[in-house]
Amino acid sequence: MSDVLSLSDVSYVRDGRPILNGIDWTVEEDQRWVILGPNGAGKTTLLRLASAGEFPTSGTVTVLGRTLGRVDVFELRNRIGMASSATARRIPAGETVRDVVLTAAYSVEGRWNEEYDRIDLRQADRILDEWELGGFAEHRFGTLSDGERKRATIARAVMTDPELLLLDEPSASLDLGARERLLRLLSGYAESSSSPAMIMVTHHVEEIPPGFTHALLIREGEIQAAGELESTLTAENLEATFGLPFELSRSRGRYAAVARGAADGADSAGAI
Ligand SMILES: Nc1ncnc2c1ncn2[C@@H]1O[C@H](COP(=O)(O)OP(=O)(O)OP(=O)(O)O)[C@@H](O)[C@H]1O
Repeated sequence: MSDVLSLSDVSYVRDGRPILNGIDWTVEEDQRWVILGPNGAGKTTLLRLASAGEFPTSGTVTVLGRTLGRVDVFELRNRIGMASSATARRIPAGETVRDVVLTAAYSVEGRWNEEYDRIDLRQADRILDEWELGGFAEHRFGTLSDGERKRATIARAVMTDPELLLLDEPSASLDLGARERLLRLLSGYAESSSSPAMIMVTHHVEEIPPGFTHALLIREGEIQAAGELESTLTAENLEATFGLPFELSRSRGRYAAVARGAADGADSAGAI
């Protein structure tokens, strides 16, 4: 398997403050990574480096075989799908959901006078169905619920068949039903062998979709643990990352974490 992303001794400093420090990390094409860490740990910054949206202060970042600083990042960005609240904010509220997805093929955020190929129209409708948005194709983006908006933003990110898909907190702010629906879709996507490498930032172990294979735990800009999900996502590593002891459990491929001593019956938890 070839590397989709490789960071070697990467540091990122802003206003004299180290935000990432000494990061070594490799993502291969069949891997689906989740990034966990406290607020301000550097998760989004890591994703921005992976999206070729930022350059490291020192060290080497290689994305899809291209080393940042030595390539045309605009060409590179076309090969990467990114869905985040920042990408959602750039979408005009009056855009139809079909156009939100379709315009990704032309790397624009609002439809103007472009003529779209029939093949792109078919692809957009197929992706809308895949992300359970078929009935919303003519709806305006600004009228969607949070859950529908998240799915539309991800549908847009996968429209161009990216070689790397980056998701920044896709289930943040969703109600329980919308979250579970999105996790089911993300899980199906992660489990498909035709899907690209994925990296997803989340705040909650409960939001890791089955099918994700690896985890990176980060604290104050430094990696606490990284590797295969099962061996990396442990109560010990969560404590080292969040500074609090946890009971961690796993059932039917889903994780749950509770601060130790915080729940009744805590002594029955902890089994993985
Ligand atoms: N361009 C910048 N200039 C100055 N500080 C920055 C910049 N980008 C990020 N930071 C700071 O770097 C730290 C890490 O930010 P980042 O958004 O990567 O964290 P995060 O782990 O994604 O946090 P959260 O979970 O709260 O979203 C924060 O303290 C943030 O204020």
